Amino acid sequence: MPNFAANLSLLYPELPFLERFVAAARDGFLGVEYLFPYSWPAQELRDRLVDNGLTQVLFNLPPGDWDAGERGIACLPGRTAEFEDGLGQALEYARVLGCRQINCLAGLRPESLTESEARDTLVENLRRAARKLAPEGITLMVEAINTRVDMPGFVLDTAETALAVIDATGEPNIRLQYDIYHMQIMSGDLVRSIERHLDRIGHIQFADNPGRHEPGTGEINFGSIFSALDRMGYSGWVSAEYHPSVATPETLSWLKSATAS
Ligand SMILES: O=C(O)C(=O)[C@@H](O)CO
Ligand SMILES: [Mg+2]
Repeated sequence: MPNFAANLSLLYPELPFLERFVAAARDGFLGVEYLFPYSWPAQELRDRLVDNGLTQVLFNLPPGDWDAGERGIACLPGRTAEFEDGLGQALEYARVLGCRQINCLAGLRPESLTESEARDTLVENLRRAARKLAPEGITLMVEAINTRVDMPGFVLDTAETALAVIDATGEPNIRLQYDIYHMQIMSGDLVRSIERHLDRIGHIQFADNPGRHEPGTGEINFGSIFSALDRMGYSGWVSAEYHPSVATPETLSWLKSATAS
């Protein structure tokens, strides 16, 4: 069975954020991730992890002005100083939380920026970030996000475009964050695609499609994918990053089935 984590930004929306840790542990999750830790003191988050025996699996670098629609600043040439500051802040949180993986959101490309300007800036920022994180034993993740439904304009939209950027950095501690939901929308053929990129994948997330809800609400055969991950020997985390269609504990039959098998 894969090591399952709960994304606390999306799961348990029925609870205040800090109460989601105990709920996730009670429901059988071993790890948690969330989009951003920065609104809470790191020590407070650490206490929740320790009290509930949970591993902090991942969080994102600061994304710019999220409420204004920004989805990362790593591809934006005028924002490199801000990127650097955000990296420093993320590193401080990662140290306190014992977190070994940080995701870098590549960002949306404004029309004023050419594709190659955005790509060059992204590669340079990723390279700098990876070099800063390497001595701390932290792996930098890069995620491809679907541009058809959720994030039109996001600069990395397939596993292949993300891997090409990772390759261009030449840094060994950058890996692909493979989100099954986004990849189903952009390319499908999930098991073969995961198998093809297995040695480059550092982290997996999932939701069913369409709707981005729990497994069983859409078209993806999760039983088959989770078995395939075991068969391939995938040893990383697999994180539930979906919008529960009902109260979260009622959406976890996939976890019970995976635990039973
Ligand atoms: O949207 C996703 O998928 C994520 O993993 C987030 O971290 C970025 O929005
Ligand atoms: Mg994701």
